[in-house]
Amino acid sequence: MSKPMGVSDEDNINLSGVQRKQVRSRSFRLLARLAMPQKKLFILTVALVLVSNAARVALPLLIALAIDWTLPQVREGNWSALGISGGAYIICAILAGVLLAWYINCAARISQAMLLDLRQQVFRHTQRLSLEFHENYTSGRIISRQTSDLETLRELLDQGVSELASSCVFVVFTLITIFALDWRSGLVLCIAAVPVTILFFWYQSRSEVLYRESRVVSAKVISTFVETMTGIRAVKAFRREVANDENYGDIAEKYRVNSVRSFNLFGILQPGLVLIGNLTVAALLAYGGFRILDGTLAVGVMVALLLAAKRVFQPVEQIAMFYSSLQSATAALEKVSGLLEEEPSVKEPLKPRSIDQVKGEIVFRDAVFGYGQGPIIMDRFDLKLEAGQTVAVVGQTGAGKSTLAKLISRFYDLRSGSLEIDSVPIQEISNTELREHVVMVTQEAFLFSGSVAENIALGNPTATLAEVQDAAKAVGAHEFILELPEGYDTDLNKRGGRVSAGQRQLISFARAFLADPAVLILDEATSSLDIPSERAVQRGLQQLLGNRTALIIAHRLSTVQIADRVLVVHDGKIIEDGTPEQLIADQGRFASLHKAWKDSLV
Ligand SMILES: Nc1ncnc2c1ncn2[C@@H]1O[C@H](COP(=O)(O)OP(=O)(O)OP(=O)(O)O)[C@@H](O)[C@H]1O
Repeated sequence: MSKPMGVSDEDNINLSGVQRKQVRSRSFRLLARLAMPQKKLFILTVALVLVSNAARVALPLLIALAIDWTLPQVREGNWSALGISGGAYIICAILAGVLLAWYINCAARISQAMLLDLRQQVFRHTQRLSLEFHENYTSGRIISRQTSDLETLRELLDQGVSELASSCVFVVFTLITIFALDWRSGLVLCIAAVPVTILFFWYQSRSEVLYRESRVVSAKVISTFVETMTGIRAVKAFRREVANDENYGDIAEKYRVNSVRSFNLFGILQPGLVLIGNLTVAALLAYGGFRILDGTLAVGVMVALLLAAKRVFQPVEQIAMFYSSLQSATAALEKVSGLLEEEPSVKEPLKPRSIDQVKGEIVFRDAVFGYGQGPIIMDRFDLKLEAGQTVAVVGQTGAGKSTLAKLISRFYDLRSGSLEIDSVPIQEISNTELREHVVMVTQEAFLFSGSVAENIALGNPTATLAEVQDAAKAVGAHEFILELPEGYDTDLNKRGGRVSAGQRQLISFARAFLADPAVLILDEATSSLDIPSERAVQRGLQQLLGNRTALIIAHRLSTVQIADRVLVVHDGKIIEDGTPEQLIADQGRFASLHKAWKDSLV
């Protein structure tokens, strides 16, 4: 089996034959997976479509019957004939209406259930994917998959599918009726199938690429918008408004051009079908007229034939409309199925190993790491962090400090070598257990919408309010929380807009304190704190660090003072390792950093 394509080559609109086959087959598999749970409802819907359309198709037949049989019978005084054909007509009309309503309801239930399933799958799956994927794919694209693509699919499933099924069945039944009434007229009608087929093929080949392009451009429109608004502070700070307007305008213009081209194509398909339909009816009329003059065709049959022929072309136009949304939805399904085909690069272990008595010893052996396919950041790296040790990591920007933290949190896996926590390889520990043992607090200190208490309780969802408050007290956050409008119940908006950056960090400290992990990582986590609050936090930190392994990545050397050991990282290697005092005495890189920091305080 060929390797899944996933989202690679997602922006390519001219797929090769093999790629096209692969993409189509994965879209179809996804659709089949979604439809499977709706099997029973699907069978019922098909039955309803068949019976309601049979009733609908019977109506012109009954008219033929009325003209050619009922009227002569009534003329001879046989009024029961009128009752029979009139009654049959009313029953068929009611049956067609009632079953149609039922069938629309069933079709809506199927499509809504499939969409709900797909929406949840996309959300769950995207959350499960590794950080590496998110860094490359960007949130704008994910939003586009979750909104615009699913919306396109919704349009198709909501109306398209039910109309298509009904239209196809109706066309088939009507054709059968026409053949039953007069097979010669049926053959005349079949000739029309040739130009109809050619027109559809022509439309299919042109629109496929256009609709694929439409998905790519629509994703760009959404992602450009999302990225601009997410970075709105930087946009304003650097006066990027005009440049962004132009960039967005260009992309939106591309989208407009693409949409116009799609409409133009459809604008040829639909009138083309109408034209073929009208010409066919005219041909039937001429042919039937001659046959009536010959006496080989009854007038009633001729009327029924014309009514039926006219009605064959109405659903064909609907099928054309469906076909257009099908093309668009197929392109959307290609993208969504690609996203769902992606596998997390950091995998859950098949047979997870548990750490019985977690101590928090961390050992890197011969570790080699680089991001994705990028250059090697850590080459044959060895490091042992004793359980309970507080280790500060310093080094110039880009040296690899955060990388170290992200590896211990298993946001990424090593290319080779090993990383163990308490002698258990990190990739053999389940994600849930790892999140309990290792907690990372970053500079970003992301707060979710919800109250302050809820945000702190994320560290331990079973904690009581008293425990939440104790955690806040320990890190020195209690006082400012009490000053908030509703104290611990204050609602924080998504980006923590109502609290300062430093306060946000203190809340995330409290969250980590409450989680009580064996290994704590603070990645630049004290950098937003002012000196007094930093002091308050130093005290809290010391209590927090107590008996756990801690890795502190800090630019502020004040944080380093509480460390048992300092690592100086340079180019992904440890170039100095010792207690702060030793390193100062050694007069190396740390000593000069320390001296510069001391001087800056004077
Ligand atoms: N997500 C990523 N994808 C690719 N390369 C990355 C990624 N993150 C970091 N790098 C690269 O890895 C190297 C180490 O980065 P890292 O973030 O670990 O440095 P750092 O020491 O924490 O720097 P800083 O003090 O500036 O935060 C850098 O060369 C950086 O460009």
